[in-house]
Amino acid sequence: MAVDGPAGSGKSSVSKAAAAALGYAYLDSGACYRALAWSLLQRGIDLEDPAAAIEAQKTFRLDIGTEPGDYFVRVGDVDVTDAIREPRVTNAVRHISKVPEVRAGLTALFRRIIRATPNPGIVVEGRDITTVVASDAPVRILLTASEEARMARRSEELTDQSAAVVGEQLRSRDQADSRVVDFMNAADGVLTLDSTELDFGQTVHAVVEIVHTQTARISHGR
Ligand SMILES: Nc1ncnc2c1ncn2[C@@H]1O[C@H](COP(=O)(O)OP(=O)(O)O)[C@@H](O)[C@H]1O
Ligand SMILES: Nc1ccn([C@@H]2O[C@H](COP(=O)(O)OP(=O)(O)O)[C@@H](O)[C@H]2O)c(=O)n1
Repeated sequence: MAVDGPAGSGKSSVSKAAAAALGYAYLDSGACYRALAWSLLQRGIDLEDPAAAIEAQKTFRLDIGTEPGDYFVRVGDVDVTDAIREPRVTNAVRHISKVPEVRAGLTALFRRIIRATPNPGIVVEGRDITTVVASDAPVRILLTASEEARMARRSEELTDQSAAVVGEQLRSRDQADSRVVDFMNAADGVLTLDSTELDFGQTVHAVVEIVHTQTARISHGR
């Protein structure tokens, strides 16, 4: 199943918990974009040079855990699970995620991972999963929450940064990202789940219920 949404809507945490509840695998596509940005920063490559990013992507070796209980991100032999969450990486990703060739390369990688998954299903989350990467997924959800709720959730996580700074960074990143793909409006056939008034457990429950309802409908041919 495919889940998209803006930063702080709960995509990663909710998708991982829903995958665990369903016995599905879980793919954090944003972590792959982050890992590529980390790798370019590490190699001293100018992220604002698309040709350099495309060239460097050819030798980018990524390993990502798709079991909800065993999540990790590695680039070559280096574990970057925590490093890719650092603000310097978060702020750098937008330069590469707007490059169509980079997106095509990562989309191909996501599709290989989806095909190779041994679980009965996989929850894939990001910005363009419902529309591009897995537009044929049996269940597609746009997870939203008010800007206020999303900022409050993020600043609770990033306790070393002020709420104002977190809020401004989140807003500017969403703006940059939404110029590349539209994840603010649900495409045809995509269900919108607004988590503003739901707590974490209620949101996970709602996602699991949607999967049960949609898959029952499909197996009954409706
Ligand atoms: N419905 C919810 N209610 C309250 N907190 C939530 C909810 N959904 C997610 N969170 C919390 O908000 C934070 C950000 O969620 P995250 O999954 O990182 O969002 P995203 O991947 O969309 O950026 C996490 O700490 C998560 O536990
Ligand atoms: N499918 C995706 C996923 C992420 N991204 C990019 O990767 C960045 C990080 O994604 P993320 O999902 O880890 O970000 P959060 O919403 O969790 O903060 C986004 O800001 C986008 O620029 C993308 O372009 N397409």
